[in-house]
Amino acid sequence: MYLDRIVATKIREVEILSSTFSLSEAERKIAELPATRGFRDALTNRRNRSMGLIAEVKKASPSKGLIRADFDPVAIAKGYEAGGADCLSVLTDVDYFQGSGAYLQQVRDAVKLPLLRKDFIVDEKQIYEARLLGADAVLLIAAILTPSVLSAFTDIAASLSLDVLIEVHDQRELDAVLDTGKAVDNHVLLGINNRNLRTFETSLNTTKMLASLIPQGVPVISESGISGPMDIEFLKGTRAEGVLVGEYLMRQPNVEDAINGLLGALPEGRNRVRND
Ligand SMILES: O=C(O)c1ccccc1NCC(=O)[C@H](O)[C@H](O)COP(=O)(O)O
Repeated sequence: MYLDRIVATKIREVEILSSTFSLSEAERKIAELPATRGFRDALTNRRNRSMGLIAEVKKASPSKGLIRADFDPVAIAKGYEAGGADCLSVLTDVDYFQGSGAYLQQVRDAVKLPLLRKDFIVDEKQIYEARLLGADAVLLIAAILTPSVLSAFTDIAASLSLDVLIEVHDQRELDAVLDTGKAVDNHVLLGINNRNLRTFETSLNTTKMLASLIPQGVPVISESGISGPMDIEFLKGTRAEGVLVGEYLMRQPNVEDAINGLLGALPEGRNRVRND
């Protein structure tokens, strides 16, 4: 199973990280960093649009292989920002997504938008590392963490001023997350992954079904498999208040125009706002 392979890789990466990682050193460096930019706030307090947009910097994926050969993470991030994305997601996994922690650092230096470190977090050291790389938020995947570990990681992220996107794919995972009580924390968003991480199949009906089970007040983000304005129209009929889009945007020659096209499908889109 692919997800198990990815987790095994992450455990090896953490072993390597552990050989040089010092918690006190990390805390000392983090204390000197500028404050984080509110990832959750940017998505929930956006003006003029009823849906927020997280645009993903993603060179390749296990399901699709190489997505964008002429990959320049900084140029893409600047295009996303100019197009009006609310937040960015940057893949830092090397082996499966051809991402890099260095890309996150480069993007941090180039744009003002809040950034999500998109990786497979299995150890608290990766959360400290995310903050040091310049992230404002981390992804926690319910499919690979026990509820107690997920709770503990959510609290560690809060202690580092990081927001958390907790990702679920089915009702069992959603129930487990809701039982932890962490979904209602004010630094948490709930992501519904439309992609089954074991089969790679995507269905937006996953969002339609699960979003209705999430308590009001918890921001819901629909992730994966969103392949154009028609899909946004569909998601407008669910409780999702934001979307995370990777491959669709990465396949467009001009990502700024692509964001504008996508935002045009969002209600009260910024390119529909009149100044009169
Ligand atoms: O994208 C994959 O193939 C994938 C495979 C296995 C685990 C995770 C995977 N993707 C991670 C993501 O969460 C997506 O990059 C993100 O939701 C954007 O999806 P998309 O818009 O479909 O590129």
